[in-house]
Amino acid sequence: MNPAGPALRVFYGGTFDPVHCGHLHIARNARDHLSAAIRLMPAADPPHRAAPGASAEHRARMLDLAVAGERDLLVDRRELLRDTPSYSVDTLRGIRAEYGMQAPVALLIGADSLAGLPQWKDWQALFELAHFVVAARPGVDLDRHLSAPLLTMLDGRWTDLETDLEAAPAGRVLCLPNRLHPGSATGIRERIAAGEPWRELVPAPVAEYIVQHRLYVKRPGSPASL
Ligand SMILES: Nc1ncnc2c1ncn2[C@@H]1O[C@H](COP(=O)(O)OP(=O)(O)OP(=O)(O)O)[C@@H](O)[C@H]1O
Ligand SMILES: O=C(O)c1ccc[n+]([C@@H]2O[C@H](COP(=O)([O-])O)[C@@H](O)[C@H]2O)c1
Repeated sequence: MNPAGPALRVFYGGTFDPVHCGHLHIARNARDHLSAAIRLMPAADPPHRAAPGASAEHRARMLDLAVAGERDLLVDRRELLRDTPSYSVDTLRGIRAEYGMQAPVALLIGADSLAGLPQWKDWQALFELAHFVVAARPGVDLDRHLSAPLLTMLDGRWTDLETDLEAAPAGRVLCLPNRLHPGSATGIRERIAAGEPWRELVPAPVAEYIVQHRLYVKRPGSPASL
């Protein structure tokens, strides 16, 4: 962190349905690598995918439990507090209205999200609004999975230096040097529904919450998976 420069604000958006150990692994890695607080930001109404298995309030409360006691990991409910879809470009415009156009802002995303960026609303505009910090994810090879328009957009933006993210408000892309983590919310929902072991894949208080509220159980009468 550059003590003289403006602090980098890092937002980590996701459906978090549910938050899992892979999310925490990446958030901690980004916090330590960037020396910045990480704001985990649950999507209220993800416009780009099927309806989540748990309500926005359940997903946000699981995030509260996951980050309790974690240094510099915060939950940011801004996408729950508006009644429009959780498009990232709209969220970032709100963040800019709050912090101004000169504040360094970054979005933390997984490599699969980076590969899908050209499907996001107004995706080119995102590079004027934020930096991207990209976490490696099993099964996604950035050398093979990025489309031509995305590669063109990324040209000249890559950096290995976290200080570059503080030196400009937006537009740079940094790959986190994170160990791969197999965590997957889809995998966890499928295991719960199938009655397979899943508890060790989420933080312990989140597992308790899922059991208490009987989340992701296909047949409410079935106790086997919990
Ligand atoms: N194990 C992981 N490694 C790297 N990035 C991850 C990992 N799990 C999630 N992410 C990233 O975190 C962000 C939020 O992920 P999300 O809440 O969709 O979880 P998910 O496990 O990908 O869920 P689902 O399986 O429901 O799509 C996304 O940018 C995603 O790429
Ligand atoms: O703005 C969009 O069009 C858009 C499309 C796909 C994903 N996103 C955001 O990317 C983040 C990760 O999404 P997901 O589906 O992997 O949980 C989350 O904050 C989403 O709101 C945003």
